[in-house]
Amino acid sequence: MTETPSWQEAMMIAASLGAPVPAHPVPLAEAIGATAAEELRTRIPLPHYDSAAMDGYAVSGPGPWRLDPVGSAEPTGGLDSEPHRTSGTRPLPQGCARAVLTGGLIPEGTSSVLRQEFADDRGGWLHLAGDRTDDPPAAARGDLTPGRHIRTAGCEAPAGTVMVTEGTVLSPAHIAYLSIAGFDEVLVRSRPRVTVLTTGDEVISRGMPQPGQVRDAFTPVLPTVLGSLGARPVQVHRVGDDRGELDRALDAAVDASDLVVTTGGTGRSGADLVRRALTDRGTVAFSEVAMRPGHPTMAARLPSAERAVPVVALPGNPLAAMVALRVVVQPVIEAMLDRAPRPVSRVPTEPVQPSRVDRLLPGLLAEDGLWRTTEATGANMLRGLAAAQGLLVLPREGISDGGEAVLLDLPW
Ligand SMILES: Nc1nc2c(c(=O)[nH]1)N[C@H]1C(S)=C(S)[C@@H](COP(=O)(O)OP(=O)(O)OC[C@H]3O[C@@H](n4cnc5c(N)ncnc54)[C@H](O)[C@@H]3O)O[C@H]1N2
Ligand code: MOO
Repeated sequence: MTETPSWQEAMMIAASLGAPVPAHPVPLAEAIGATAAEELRTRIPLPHYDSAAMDGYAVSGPGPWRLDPVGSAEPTGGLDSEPHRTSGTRPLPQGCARAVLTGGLIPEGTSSVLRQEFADDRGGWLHLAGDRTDDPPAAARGDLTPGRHIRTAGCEAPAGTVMVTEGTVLSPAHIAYLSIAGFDEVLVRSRPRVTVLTTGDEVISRGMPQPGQVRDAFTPVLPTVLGSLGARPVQVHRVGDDRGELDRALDAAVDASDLVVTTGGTGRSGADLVRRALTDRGTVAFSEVAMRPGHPTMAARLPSAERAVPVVALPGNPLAAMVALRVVVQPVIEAMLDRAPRPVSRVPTEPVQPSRVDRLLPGLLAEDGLWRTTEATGANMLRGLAAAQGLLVLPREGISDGGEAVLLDLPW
């Protein structure tokens, strides 16, 4: 077991507990938000053929041009059902023009594409608009610059360009990009299965709490938050404050999951069963973290039939649990998905006095451009977190005037 790690060390130890989960192929539309388990490169140049960037005419030479009927730009006439393709099926002779649509094939021999609005069709001969007055607009003349309005094959990316690296979280933009490049499926990491066990006989799930009771802050949110981190919550169980019941719940959870997250029972009183159970039955990676709130957070591995499953024990105090979720649970899931850890940013803040331990508190960007902690940031409180835009790290050595603080993004 490590001596009390700092929050940064706890992040690294947590990441070392999560081995990558298996990968499987999924159709593109199902891959948004998933993690790529392979590097993908363009198999074709993008775009994959020379095409027109405007509706108009492929022209060859300075004009006027004899109109060539191949690849009519008016498919509604019923003459040509594939105008994008047929515009390029045979070469364009010198001195000729042929109708092309945006995205249509450029025929061999084309010098540029003349936009429809700058073209004047006079009975089989095409002229630059304005030719009659011998004064075509400069923009129309510009369309005759060689290569104008032609998207050359590969101008976006040559074949073999890296599109997605292993570990990329696939955004809608990645999926659209892969679709354009002809992919139908992508290999992604399976979502790690997570079981949540909440403890605390005083915790109730409905109605107005009486003194000595508390409404459950975790069950309504942890499945969604864990889901947005990339995991698949399989079960959320309430466990009574009874060691036998807790041991049975832990056994079932490690058998059914890749990760187990518990809440509460991490203190050092006789009632704090989770700490005792993990200490007795598991291999503890750390039993506390040098931060406030979230100090009593534990990470361990518990043996199942074939493997050792990581277990993270979050404190019962709601803000402490949310901070520990960001610092400890998120890196385990990222490691299981083989994702790079989320980068942390540095933000300007007010001076901060030194303190006994690093504090990770709900923070907000104020109108003066400085980040400040919110009101109501006690370990048991949620008011500050509900108003927060991130977790501000106030280091124990303090922050001097004009200094910066590390900001961790919230996992939602
Ligand atoms: N003698 C000591 N007491 C405490 C210590 C300590 O070191 N020695 N540490 C304090 C710190 S720091 C924290 S954090 C908490 C850790 O608490 P536990 O993980 O043991 O959690 P519980 O005792 O079960 O609950 C603490 C608090 O949180 C409420 N709670 C629990 N579950 C929920 C839930 N699902 N939704 C909302 N609130 C919940 C519970 O009712 C308690 O009020 O211990 C300090 N004490
Ligand atoms: O460490 Mo406790 O988590 O401050 O409230």
